[in-house]
Amino acid sequence: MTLLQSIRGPHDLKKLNEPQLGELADDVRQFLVQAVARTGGHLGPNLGVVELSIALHRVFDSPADRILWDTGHQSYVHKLLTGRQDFSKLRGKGGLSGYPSREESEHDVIENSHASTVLGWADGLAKANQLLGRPDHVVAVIGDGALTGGMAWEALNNIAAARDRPLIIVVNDNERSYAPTIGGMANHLATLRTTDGYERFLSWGKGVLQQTPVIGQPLYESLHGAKKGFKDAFAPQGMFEDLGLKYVGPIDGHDTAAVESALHRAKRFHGPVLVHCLTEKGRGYQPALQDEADRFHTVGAMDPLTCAPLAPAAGPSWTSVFGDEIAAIGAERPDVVAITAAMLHPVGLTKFAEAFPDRVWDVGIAEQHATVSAAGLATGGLHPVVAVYATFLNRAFDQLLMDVALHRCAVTFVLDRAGVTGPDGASHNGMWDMSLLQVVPGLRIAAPRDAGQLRAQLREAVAVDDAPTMIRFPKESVGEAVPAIGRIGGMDVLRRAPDADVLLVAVGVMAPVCLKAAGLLAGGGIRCTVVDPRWVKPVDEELAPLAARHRLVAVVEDNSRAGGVGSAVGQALRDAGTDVPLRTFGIPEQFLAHGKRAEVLADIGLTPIEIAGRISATLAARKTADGHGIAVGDGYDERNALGNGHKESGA
Ligand SMILES: Cc1ncc(C[n+]2csc(CCOP(=O)(O)OP(=O)(O)O)c2C)c(N)n1
Ligand SMILES: CC(=O)[C@@H](O)[C@H](O)COP(=O)(O)O
Ligand SMILES: [Mg+2]
Repeated sequence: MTLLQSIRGPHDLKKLNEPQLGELADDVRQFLVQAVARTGGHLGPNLGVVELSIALHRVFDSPADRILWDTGHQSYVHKLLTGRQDFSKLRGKGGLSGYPSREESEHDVIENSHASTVLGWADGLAKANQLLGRPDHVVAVIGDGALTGGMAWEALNNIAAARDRPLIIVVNDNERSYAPTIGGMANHLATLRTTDGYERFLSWGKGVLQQTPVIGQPLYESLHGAKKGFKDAFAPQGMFEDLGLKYVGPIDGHDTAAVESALHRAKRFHGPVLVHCLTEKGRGYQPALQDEADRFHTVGAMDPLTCAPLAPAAGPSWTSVFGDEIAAIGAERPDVVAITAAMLHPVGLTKFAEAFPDRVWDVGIAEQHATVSAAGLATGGLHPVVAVYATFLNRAFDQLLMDVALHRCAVTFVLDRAGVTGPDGASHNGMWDMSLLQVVPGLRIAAPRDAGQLRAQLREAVAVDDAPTMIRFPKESVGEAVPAIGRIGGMDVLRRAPDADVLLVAVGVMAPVCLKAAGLLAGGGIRCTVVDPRWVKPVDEELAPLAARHRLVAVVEDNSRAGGVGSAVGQALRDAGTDVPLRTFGIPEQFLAHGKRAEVLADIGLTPIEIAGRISATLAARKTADGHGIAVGDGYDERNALGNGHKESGA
């Protein structure tokens, strides 16, 4: 049994001596590399917080003392130390979440994996402790990247004002988000880090002098006094102290004893205090492949020695198709510029940035600023492309509505990871964009069904110069091309049938699913027309008249059912006085548990057999109701399709 395996909870940590702490850190690193290489996950961030996590749980008494993690992707070590060491199904269905989870442990608080929220949580918890007279500590761990997010500064503004309210902020400064962290904040942290160089020199000098007989110690003591004066006089006091926070640091975040000492100092301080820890993302992992691009921020399942993927990708990703096309557009359109929120490579802007370095900006983890600055860029005569993950655009809704759309700015939003993403759990699914953004006047939304459509719709979007546009696509490999056999209005016809009963509206990547469902229904005598609307907002004017020629309309989307495309289609049918019944298929109004995308889609009924089953059941029910519905043909087993006792649901 390793020392790590003997740790059942934080209480076991407090008994360890210094050599054992070093052994434990080694055990943890070996465990992380092996376990995360098997499942995929956030290897780099967690290798960077091994000593920090150990020190936190030795100095504080979780769960009474709250230890909070910003974004939470770096909480694997915290999990290992709080009784969760089975990583065999990490981020997989039924396994540990890749983020804190209240269901898993009383030591976990924030499940939201959206960055820059931890200081807000800490401010609230500290106020509650103070008002309710609880002596417990609140400790918020925030990365240097997350510190570039606006919400962190809203919280700091409040925290710094309450000089009498204890709250400990630990800045986990590894100088990186994915890539090196940008901006004035990062530069300021670097200034504080150079103080570290000065400190190291002095501690070297201390060692030398203290070993010098007779004159060494007295000389050291007089210099030490001078040092304090020198540091106060010349070393940067730092913005944090100017704000009103006590600043402790910079501390070597891989020296457990040093971190513990700093945390004990912070614990004794009766007010807000910031401990600045210097760490290294990916520390201790030196595989054959030095992937400097993001220091193993997120890795897929891989060989830990060579970093070779265990399961090669099924084909090019949607991201890579976007990346190639936007670079091509950039060569043709000098007015096209790009913005990323600290995720240049993950959102596919690498090629564009290499070709046009002056036309791309990384604004930090600041989607709201990305959106407003895009309004400025557009007003200044450029056409900005804001590339973010769908779920992260949620926080920039007001900026999109009131800064971009109100001024009819020609901004194109490209939302990667739209729909069910899967392993990253509830807060990473891009399932709300087509609901939230339905209400934005003038915004046009496209959902491509394959690579060819992504390329075409991206070009159509950047050609719009008097309104914002948005394109969204999922996290998976781009499937086969889905050819159109005709066009009605702006909609591509993918399947047609004489005297069809059902109009299946396939939104984006749901097209192949809908074509398969139509095939199943045909086997049961139910004839379907399948269309891909391409641009889902505004609803195509030809959709209502087309619907009127069918007995049932079904809309299928990889987005929340609530307020999604299905709802917009319903509104359009009502406005046109078309009373054809409508069934909408989408993601139910739930926070989805983590698991593979395909598993989650199956669980929520977004599969051909489930969709066909519900359509046939709806028609059968109408047959009962009005006598001329369609019985389910024997080419199709409804009982099996509806699964074991699935009650009618809107999925
Ligand atoms: C609002 C938001 N935007 C983007 C992301 C994607 N993301 C996850 S971790 C990360 C980098 C975080 O950097 P930092 O806070 O320094 O933590 P580190 O990974 O360095 O430990 C980003 C951009 C996110 N989680 N939330
Ligand atoms: C924690 C976070 O928000 C990102 O690192 C995210 O986990 C990346 O997900 P992808 O693997 O889909 O790029
Ligand atoms: Mg960082």
